Amino acid sequence: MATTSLEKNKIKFLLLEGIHPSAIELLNANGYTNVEHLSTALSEEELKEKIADVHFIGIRSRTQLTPKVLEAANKLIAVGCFCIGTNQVDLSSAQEKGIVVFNAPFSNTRSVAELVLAEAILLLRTIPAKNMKAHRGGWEKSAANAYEIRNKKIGIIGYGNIGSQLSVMSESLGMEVYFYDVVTKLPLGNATQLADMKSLLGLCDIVTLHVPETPSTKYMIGPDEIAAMKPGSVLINASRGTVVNIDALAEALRSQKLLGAAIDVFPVEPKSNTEEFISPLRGIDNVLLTPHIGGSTVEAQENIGKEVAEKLVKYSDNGTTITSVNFPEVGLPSHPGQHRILHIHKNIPGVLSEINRIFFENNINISGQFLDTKDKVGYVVIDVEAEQSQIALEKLQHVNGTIRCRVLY
Ligand SMILES: NC(=O)c1ccc[n+]([C@@H]2O[C@H](COP(=O)([O-])OP(=O)(O)OC[C@H]3O[C@@H](n4cnc5c(N)ncnc54)[C@H](O)[C@@H]3O)[C@@H](O)[C@H]2O)c1
Ligand SMILES: O=C(O)[C@H](O)COP(=O)(O)O
Repeated sequence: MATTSLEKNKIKFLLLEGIHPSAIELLNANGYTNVEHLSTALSEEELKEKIADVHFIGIRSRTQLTPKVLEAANKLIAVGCFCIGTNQVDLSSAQEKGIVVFNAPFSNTRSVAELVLAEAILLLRTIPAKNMKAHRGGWEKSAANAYEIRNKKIGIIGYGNIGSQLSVMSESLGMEVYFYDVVTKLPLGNATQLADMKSLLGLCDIVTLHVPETPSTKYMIGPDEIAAMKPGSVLINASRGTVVNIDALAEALRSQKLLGAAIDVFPVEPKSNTEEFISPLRGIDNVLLTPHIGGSTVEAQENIGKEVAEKLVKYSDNGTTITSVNFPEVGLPSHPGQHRILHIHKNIPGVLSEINRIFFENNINISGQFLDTKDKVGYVVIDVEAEQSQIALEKLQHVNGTIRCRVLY
């Protein structure tokens, strides 16, 4: 597919799931005024129809960009995940179609860490059950099963941007921090990395999960892992719903093997705020249930809106792919007075030499060239004099392995 970039007001953005207005403000301020903004996610069928004439899409964690949806996305140039997780996008299909995917890896991490700390305090005081009892007219004034978090052991599974931040905050409240991660990480403060998850489960009073959704994390906390947890400890999950076997957790809460749990994410979540939330955990007093709001604070959402919109603008204006999660990362200077050709191709030998042969044979001078590859895709950016870009575009789309070729001016 070979195209020349459109007028900015013809480039269509579709923003779903109530993305913060800060994104629209930033897009408009940069000349992108063709922005449709919906407050909900869309079903696969609705999305297939709607995405057909969209150039950029913005989503959060509920929208599933499946291979079928991406198949219908013939004009789609890039996806902005206005959140951290990107498991809702088929990244490999997107890469094969030359669609760049961005996310916001930092903006809501503090919000999640704060929520988890608050939950740890509430759970060790058995507040969820006392609160439920009071709502029913009960009164449980008792110190039984109520503990300070000071000097308690917190076990963090997944020591990335959220886990490591939580580590520092927990230590400042006087807790001992242990963590388990598949990668060897620099322990912050006095934290200790443990070599296996089972040792952490048997040692810690609070276990909290901060891993991405991947095949290796699917149901990583099941009946055996819950059995290995310290009796009377608590479990917090604000990562992804597929990480914990919910039936096993419900059983451990009912039997009081665990003192409590706080769960923000579920294997199946309602698609909108009007759909019923169904879960085996409903009605169990010692569990705090929250509707996937770990990152839902005013501060985080406003920052995410700006951060991801800025990445989409930079890619559209300039071809910059820095921090993309599925594409070669190329940071590019601006190209005043020049046309910029973006050539996305299969990562096979010989493409660059064929491109350069075309420039040589057609006497087209290259004033700047950048190349990088990732997995199955290669990305070459070439700056040329304005009057030579059309002939170059015409020739480059026939290079063996070409996925997409566009010119920015
Ligand atoms: N509840 C919410 O609203 C909310 C908000 C933000 C993020 N999240 C979820 O939290 C996850 C973590 O966020 P982050 O910013 O800390 O991500 P991150 O990528 O910075 O850290 C993830 C860590 O998990 C580790 N890891 C991966 N697989 C593992 C495994 N099998 N066992 C142990 N460790 C493993 C990685 O090595 C990494 O250190 C996100 O992927 C997202 O799904 C949820
Ligand atoms: O991945 C994330 O950042 C969180 O799960 C938050 O997702 P949300 O934007 O749908 O709340």
